[in-house]
Amino acid sequence: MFGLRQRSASRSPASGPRDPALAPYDAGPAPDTPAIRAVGVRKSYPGVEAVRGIDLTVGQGETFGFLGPNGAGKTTTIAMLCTLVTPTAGRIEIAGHDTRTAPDRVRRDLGLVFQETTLDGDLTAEENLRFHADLYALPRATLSARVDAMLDLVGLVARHDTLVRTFSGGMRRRLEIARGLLHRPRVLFLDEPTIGLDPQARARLWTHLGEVREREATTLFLTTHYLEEAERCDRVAIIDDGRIVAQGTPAELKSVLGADRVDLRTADDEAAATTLRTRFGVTAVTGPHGVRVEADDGARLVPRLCAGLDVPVYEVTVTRPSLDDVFLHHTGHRIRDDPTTDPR
Ligand SMILES: Nc1ncnc2c1ncn2[C@@H]1O[C@H](COP(=O)(O)OP(=O)(O)OP(=O)(O)O)[C@@H](O)[C@H]1O
Repeated sequence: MFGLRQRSASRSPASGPRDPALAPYDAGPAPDTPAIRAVGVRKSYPGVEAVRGIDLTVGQGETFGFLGPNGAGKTTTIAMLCTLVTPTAGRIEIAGHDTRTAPDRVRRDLGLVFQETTLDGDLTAEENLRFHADLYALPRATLSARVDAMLDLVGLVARHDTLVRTFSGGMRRRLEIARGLLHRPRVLFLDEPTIGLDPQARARLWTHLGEVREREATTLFLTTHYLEEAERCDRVAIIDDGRIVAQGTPAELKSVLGADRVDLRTADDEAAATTLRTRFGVTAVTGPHGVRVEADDGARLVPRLCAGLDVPVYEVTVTRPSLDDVFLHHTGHRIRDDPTTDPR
C-alpha cells in the first residue's frame, strides 16, 4: 500500500549518534532555550477551573514527569502544551516558539502519545509509521533507515510486518512511541503512557523510554499518577486541583521532608530508646511502631544501632520519604486516596 521496499531477513539495529537515521533535521534552538516554557497558564470550562495558573520550564533533553491524581488537570495541561486546547490565559513556548502565534511550527516540534490509540489496526507496524511519515512529508532518502531505527528503539523490528490489530497493549504503546518520534520532534508528550498495561509491559515500556533518552535528544514530558514512574524522571511537577504544588528533582522534593525513618522492634523498646539517646545522641521515640529514630542515611546507621544496643533487636524497618509523602505534605491528602488512581 505504501510501496514498502523488499527487506533482507536480518536488520542491523541503528547505533551511534552519527547514524543518519538519528541525526536531527535542523540545528534547533539555542541550547539554553527551554524545550517547554509555560507562564501563568489557565484553562476554564463552564463551571470548572481545570488549570489555575501554572508556570513550568523544562530544559532540552529532560525527562519531566507531571504527577497528579485523577482530575488534577494533567490532560488539560498537556493538551494546551500540544496546541490541542487553547488556554484561557497565559503563554506557552515550545522550543522557543509561541503556541498561539506559531502553532504550525510548534506542531512540527511535537510528538504525541495519548491515552487513546490512533494506530490503524489493519495496517502493519511499519505501514503505520510510513503513513505518519507521509503526513509529515518526511524526506524519502532517509525514511527507511529512520523507520528501522524507531522500530529498533522500541523492540519491534521483528514485528514490522505484523498487523497492529494483533498487537498487545504494550506493543501498541511502544509503536505509538516509535511513531511519535519518527519526525524527530523536540518534545515527545506522553499522556499516561503506561495506563492499562500490566506490570511487565509497564516495565518494558520504561526500558524503551530509557533507550529513547539515550539515543534521541528528545525532551520527554509525561503525565502519570504512578509515583514510581515519577521517580524515574529528571524533574517532576506535582499538580493538584489545577495548581502546581511542588516542582523539582525527585530527590529535591523529598529532601524537604527530611530524614529517613528507622523503626526498631526490640525486646525492651524503652530501654533501647534510652540507650540510643545516650550512646548515639539521637532523638528516639517509642510508640506502636517500636522505637523510631530519624537519620539522613538510615540504612547505613542500622548496623551501628543494632551493635550498640544491649537488648535483642527483632526487626528493623528503614523508610525513605516517598513522592507520596511529598504529595501529602503539599496537599494534605495522599495521591492514592482515590482508589481509581491505581488499578493494580
Ligand atoms: N472539555 C472539558 N469540559 C469541561 N470540563 C473539563 C473538560 N476537560 C476537562 N475538564 C475538567 O477539568 C478537570 C481536569 O481534568 P483533566 O482531564 O485535565 O485531569 P487529569 O489530571 O488529566 O485527570 P485523569 O488522570 O483522570 O485524566 C476535571 O474536573 C475535568 O472534569
